[in-house]
Amino acid sequence: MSRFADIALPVPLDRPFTYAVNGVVPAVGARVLVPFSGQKLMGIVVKVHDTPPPPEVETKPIQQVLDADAVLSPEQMELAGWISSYYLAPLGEVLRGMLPLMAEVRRDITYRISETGRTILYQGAELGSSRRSKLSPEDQNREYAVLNLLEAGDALRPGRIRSSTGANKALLEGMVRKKWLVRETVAEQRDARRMERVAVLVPDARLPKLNANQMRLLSELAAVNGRMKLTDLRGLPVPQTTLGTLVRRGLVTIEEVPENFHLGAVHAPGKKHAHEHTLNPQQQAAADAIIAALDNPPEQFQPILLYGVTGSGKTAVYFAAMQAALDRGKAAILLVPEIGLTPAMAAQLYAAFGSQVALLHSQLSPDERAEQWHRIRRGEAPIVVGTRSAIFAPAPNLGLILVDEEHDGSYKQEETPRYHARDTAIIRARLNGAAIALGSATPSLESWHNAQRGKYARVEMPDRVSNRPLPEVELIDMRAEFQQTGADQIFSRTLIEETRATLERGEQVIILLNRRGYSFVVMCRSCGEKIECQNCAIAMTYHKHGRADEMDDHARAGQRLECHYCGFRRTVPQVCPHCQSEHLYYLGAGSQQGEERLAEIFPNARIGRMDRDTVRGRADMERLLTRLHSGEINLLVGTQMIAKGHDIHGVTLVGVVGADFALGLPDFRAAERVFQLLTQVSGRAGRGDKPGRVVVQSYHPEHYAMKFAQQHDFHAFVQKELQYRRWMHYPPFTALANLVIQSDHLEQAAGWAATLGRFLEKMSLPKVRIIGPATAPLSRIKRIYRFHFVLKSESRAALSEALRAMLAHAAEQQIPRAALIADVDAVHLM
Ligand SMILES: Nc1ncnc2c1ncn2[C@@H]1O[C@H](COP(=O)(O)OP(=O)(O)OP(=O)(O)O)[C@@H](O)[C@H]1O
Ligand SMILES: [Zn+2]
Repeated sequence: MSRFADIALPVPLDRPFTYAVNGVVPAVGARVLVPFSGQKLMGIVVKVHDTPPPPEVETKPIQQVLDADAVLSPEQMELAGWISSYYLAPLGEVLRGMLPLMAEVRRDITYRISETGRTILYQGAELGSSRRSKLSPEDQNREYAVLNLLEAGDALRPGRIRSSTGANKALLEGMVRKKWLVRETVAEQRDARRMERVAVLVPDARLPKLNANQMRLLSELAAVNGRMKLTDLRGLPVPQTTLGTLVRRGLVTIEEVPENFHLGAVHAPGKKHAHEHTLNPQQQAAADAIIAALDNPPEQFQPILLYGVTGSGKTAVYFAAMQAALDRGKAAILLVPEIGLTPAMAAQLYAAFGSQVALLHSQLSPDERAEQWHRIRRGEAPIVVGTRSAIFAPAPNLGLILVDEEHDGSYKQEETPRYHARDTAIIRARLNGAAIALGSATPSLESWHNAQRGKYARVEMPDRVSNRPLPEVELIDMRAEFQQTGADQIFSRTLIEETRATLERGEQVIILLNRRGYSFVVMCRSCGEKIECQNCAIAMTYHKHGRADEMDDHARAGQRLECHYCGFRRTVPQVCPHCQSEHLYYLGAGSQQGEERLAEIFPNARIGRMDRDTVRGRADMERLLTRLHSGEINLLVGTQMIAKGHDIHGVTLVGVVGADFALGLPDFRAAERVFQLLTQVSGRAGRGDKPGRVVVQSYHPEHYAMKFAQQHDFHAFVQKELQYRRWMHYPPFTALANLVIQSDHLEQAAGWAATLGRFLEKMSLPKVRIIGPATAPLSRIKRIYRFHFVLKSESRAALSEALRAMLAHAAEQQIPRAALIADVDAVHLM
């Protein structure tokens, strides 16, 4: 019998810890509770063995084994090991991110009133005037309020008590010491399933003779795309029994879906769902390629890159592939960048696969996440759809992984473990012997390069569905526009005229202004200083009074300056904080100003705005999309959110304002990002029966990213950009890592950066290029000063070794681990 177990713990230390087995030998991949520096931590067993640790080390026993069997499969453990070593992240932290089951063992603390507490409460008045109390009068009042709140006898959590009375934990603990309160710990067993039932119209059912109520119900259902929540259905003036009759006669089915998923709303009436299309030859060929990979033996593993232009119908291809996986008794995972931004995708998935779908998105509570996790693990939901971390879904018999919009930056996690979900997906597919396809209209250079050198297979869908043309793109040189008009206007004459004509034809317009707020720079004309955030080296953005349809706290916040990095807000100064001059100047138009200006130019337009001030979550997004689909909004202005996969058939004109601003950023991916954004936003035009047009305003119209986006020439763009990357030794030709050194003291951060710089110089690694130390482009964020190194190498092993050596040296030099961020394959170098 093994006497020891190595446990990975969620602490920032790069090694497992050995504990003594206590009774049952836990399985590798099971959860255990162990003591760790005075706390009880949940960890995962990575190894059981008989090798005693050195005698001077005190080995504590495992406190509790939580799972009889492994909750993580050997493949998942292997995947975690890969992430840990590739991204230099502690295994325990990787595993914590993989396993959303913390909620299940969360021990909740609650407080309950004691008999003494009641006595005190009933003596009431005396408490407040107690001379002997060391507490301030406010805290004495809070204590009284707490007793009052708990008087009914319920045990409440500290958060709840605090929100009603303002009492913090210290105060509550003081009351426990005085024996006025009793503290209790409860390990709650949670049942987190929150599903709701939906009535679904059976398509193409032969209609028998129906009575008036049955007709009524069916037509109500048909009017909302054939899906309605049972709770809404009950509101209709038909008897409760009608639905049951329709179900028995096979005209309606009942499905269970996660609660609050508004279905149909985001889909235009009459528009077909993805699975209802007959694939055209181009789509069929793509689907066949993926389906063939499903049946490939593991030795022939090869990821597929699906390059399909905007509107080529990639969604329908994914659906066909997922259906093929199901037909083979296998599960599929579809990764999407942000479900909240593309609710139509989720709605179509439910339409196609019903209750077989598990949805993992950022707005789930920990309990809901855990419940979805169990459903998937039990095999009840073989279609898993989700954002980044859904790549860890415990789908048994995984046969297929699809990564939609594979170029999207949100697949990179910007905190430890800093994994890239697309690259992790490739590794997982290989470990599981699953097929994998990456889809995009603008593939990343990394993936394109992998396809070029034969590591991936490439499938192209160069045409839009139904012979629809790609939109014609016109580039407007804003320098010439300024010379001709002598005025600094947000919108060019061409864009205004095209917008007018489009609205007059009864069609819809989308305009991208990729900054939120009103003005993104406030500058003093007298001293030239910009107003910066007090916490960050970032210009603050001016926001005007919010409108009624903006999110509540924004509307309440009124006009203000806001930092878009840390959220810090301040009132709008009347004079320059540096020189007291009154000549403050507001530069750079954000989406809020764009909307205001458009309302002046087009007083009759029905304008909507889509940015993080008007869209906070899925529900806001759905509301806005519904108004777009119905035509209630005919002019939409917004940030890059508007470029994300939306399929609104009435949009025939797209305007782009200030997207080339990003070309000036100190980041080697700037051109790639601008090309992607232009292509994606242009792709929103002309997706219906009428062809689309795009007007792009630019101060760099000669830049190749602009030119090739105008010509829809992805191949030419990648060729040129790859050349540049090769010359400059950037990815995909080198492996790259960004090492950030941070501290809340400037001298300390600078000193540590210098220490590491000297170390690297001394090491003189022949295979690794090192740029730095330098101040990071964002030199201060949230009061933390930042320096960085960029490390590049043609050899990934050499890069990894250099990083490890650096981390080891930092540890020797007493530089805390938390002061260092090693970002392997960094997406941003800021
Ligand atoms: N075979 C088909 N025939 C006709 N229409 C189709 C077909 N397949 C898909 N469509 C429709 O084409 C439109 C575009 O499809 P989809 O949204 O999947 O495009 P996409 O390739 O994902 O584009 P993007 O990259 O811009 O998001 C949708 O309205 C979809 O319903
Ligand atoms: Zn800030």
